[in-house]
Formats: sequence, C-alpha cells, structure tokens
Amino acid sequence: MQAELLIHASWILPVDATDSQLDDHAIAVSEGRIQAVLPSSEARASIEAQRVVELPEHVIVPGLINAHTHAAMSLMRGLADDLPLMTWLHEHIWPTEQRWVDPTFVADGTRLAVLEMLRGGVTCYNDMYFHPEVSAQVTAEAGMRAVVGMLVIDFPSSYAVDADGYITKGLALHEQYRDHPLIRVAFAPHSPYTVSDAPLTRVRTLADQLGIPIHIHVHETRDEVVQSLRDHGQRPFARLDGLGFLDPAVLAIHMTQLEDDEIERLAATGTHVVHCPESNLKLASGFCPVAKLLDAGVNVALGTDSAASNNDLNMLGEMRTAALLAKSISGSAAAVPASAALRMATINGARALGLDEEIGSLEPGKAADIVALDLGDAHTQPVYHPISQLVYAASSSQVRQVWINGRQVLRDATPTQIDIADTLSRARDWGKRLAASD
Ligand SMILES: CSC[C@H]1O[C@@H](n2cnc3c(O)ncnc32)[C@H](O)[C@@H]1O
Ligand SMILES: [Zn+2]
Repeated sequence: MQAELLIHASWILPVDATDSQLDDHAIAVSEGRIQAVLPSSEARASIEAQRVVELPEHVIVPGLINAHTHAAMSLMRGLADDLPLMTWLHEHIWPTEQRWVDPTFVADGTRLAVLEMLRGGVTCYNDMYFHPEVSAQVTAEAGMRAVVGMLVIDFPSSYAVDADGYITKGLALHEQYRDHPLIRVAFAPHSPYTVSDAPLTRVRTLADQLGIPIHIHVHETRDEVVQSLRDHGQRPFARLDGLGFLDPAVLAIHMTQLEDDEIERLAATGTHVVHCPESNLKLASGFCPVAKLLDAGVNVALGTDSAASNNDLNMLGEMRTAALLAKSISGSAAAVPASAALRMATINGARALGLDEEIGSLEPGKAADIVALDLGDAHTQPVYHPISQLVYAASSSQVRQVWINGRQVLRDATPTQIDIADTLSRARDWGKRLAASD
C-alpha cells in the first residue's frame, strides 16, 4: 500500500466506540484522510510512504475541538478579572467592544487565539463573535478548522445595526464559505436575554432551511433565569423550547441552571450541551451537572469560552477541570473519567457540530486531524495509562506535532502558517491601546 504520510507512535488513542488504547501503532494518511490505523510492525512491512514520522514516547489523539469560543477576545485576556458575569460584561467587556472592536481587532485577536489553540492541540473551534468573515479568513490562512458563528444580537455594533442586519451578513458569509474545506458556519444568536423572539424565530427557520447548527448561550447564571421569569414569565429554557430551539441542531452553551425535567427534555430532543467549566468557575456562574447529563444520554461537548473569562484557550486544562469538577459536584470519583473527558473534547464536540462523520476520532475515512504529544517529560512519567497522563498531567508545551486535513500546521511545536513575532507584536500593541483608554 502507498501512503503520503505514515506516523508511528508509542500510543494512539483513536476515541473509537470502545475507547481503545493502541500501543506501538501507526496512522497512514493520504489526500488529507486517514487511510489506516494499524500496528507499526504491520505498517513497516506493508506501507510505502513518502514521509515517515517516528514519535517514540508520544501519544497521538484526534485534534481537540473547542466547542465554544469568542476567539478575538484573546486581546482582552486579563482586562477585567474577578467579577461576576453581568458586571464583567456590562461595565468592562461590552464598553471595550463598543470602543475598539473592528475588523482589524478581530483579525489580530483571532490570530493570537489560533496560535494559542494550535499549540494546545486544538484543530477545530466553534466561534461566536463580531466580523466572523474576518475570523474565517484568518483561521483558513492558518490551516485551521472552524465553525464560524453567524452572530445575531439585538444591539448595534461596528458589524451590524440590528438583528436583521446581522442575519443578512450571516447569510452572505454562509454563501461565501459554501464547500470550503476548513470553514463551516452556524447561526450564533447570543442568548435568550439579548435576542428577542422575532429574530430567534427567523434564525430557527433559516437554520432548518440551510441545515446548519445553532450555537447559543443558555442558562449561564441564576440571574439570567430570574430575569427571564420577571420579563417573560418563564425560564429561558422553556421560552426557547416554545420557539422550537430544542433539537439536535442546537448547541446550548453553559447550562449551569438545570432542573431534572429540563435534563430529560434535553435528552429527549437530542439538544447538545457545551460545558465551559473554567469560565463558569471564574465568573462564579454556577455548575453544569455534567455527570447527570451524560447519565441521561445528553451529548456534552467542551469549550473554553473566551480568554477574557478563562483566561486561556487550553483544552487540555479544560478536560482536566471538567473531570475534576464533575467528581466534586457529583460526590463520585468515578464521574467523568479521563476517557469521558477526552470524548467531550473530541467526538462529542464533532457530534454537536454535525461533523462527526468528518472529525472527532482517528478512524479510516475521516479527515487527518491529528495531534501528537510528547509524554517523555518529567511531569508525565512514568506512563501506566497514556490517557491518564493526557487528561490529568499533560500541558500544552507537550503538544509537538499537529496535522489538519493531513497538512502539518505545527511542526516541533512551531506553527508552519503563522508569523509568531508579528502576531505577538500586534497583541502587545492592542494591549497598550486598550490599557491607555481604560
Ligand atoms: C456578540 S458576539 C459574542 C458576545 O458574547 C460576549 N461574551 C463573552 N463571554 C460571554 C459569556 O460568558 N456570556 C455571555 N456573553 C459573553 C462577548 O463579549 C460578545 O459581546
Ligand atoms: Zn461565551
């Protein structure tokens, strides 16, 4: 057999149906797709490859999927800390966005985020932000995969004046990226408290017509629920249900406030939940009952939220936090074991985005989105169970090689498509500008 690329590693965690661990295996790649995953001994005997990569002491996993981001907000990392959500948004983040966010801000912030995520083994992210056409372009230039949000919000910005304006721009973006190999689009109405019923209904209709996901913040805090009971006479979840917003196209972000009947309804409707544990912890938003959701059969993916509320875009850290927090909340050390955390950061994210035929696991026929981490460092030795080292001990600095669609975008921890010095210099400049206006 011929292959363009053959990667040998000490361990492969393909995230298949049985959570296999494959020791001394190889992955053969051609035309951007995985051809075979097989023992290295067999691969050496049967595959003639144009390029062979040997990765002893490395574990290979599917590219991580960050299922909820506001990438460009990396330029606001550390701008306002130690505040609850509404104070943080109303008194700091939204005024800063009104003053500064434009296409250049989004380009420079997204590039900084893409650099951080690629170095952390993230190969796909699901974004919600202003000027998504700019995020899409920057991401595609870096060779990274993204689902870019067709943002909808009732408030004006430098991007659009009203909800219909956001939708019109979003539809143009959808047209522009039809059939793109790396970029998909989804509707991204910000939340039930910032988008009124009419645009939500329009989003629902259009999403059905176009067959695309809907990405929305829901039940992030108790205050959100209290406010909705006051303004609408019902919980946001019930309001969204009434508007037809519960089904397998919908990614409900956060979900820290959930009654048992709502968990049952999520499971019955196939609605996905995206858990953002570090952002929820930092803003003291509440706790998403992940173990209960998984037990009920709800698909739970994992996201960082923005670097302004996390304060990083590190999905290795997010997996660890998700696993530890679930144990603490449920009172069971068996809750969200390492294998479940890895599923949340890979195949569950792919499923939520409707991309599970394409990415999320290392199986023949899927896109070659592959991440290799070197476990030879002191803090990940010795290796009894590679998944344990990956989820509970590894850091981003151990991500050495990343391929997306079979193209190497990180080689020996260095991005191949991004100018690091320029990206950092632009970030520093924005930092000075924002600090001077504070
Ligand atoms: C209109 S683009 C997205 C919008 O979301 C804001 N945002 C960032 N983090 C959060 C969060 O945790 N909850 C709600 N909204 C958030 C961001 O500042 C943008 O304005
Ligand atoms: Zn968010």
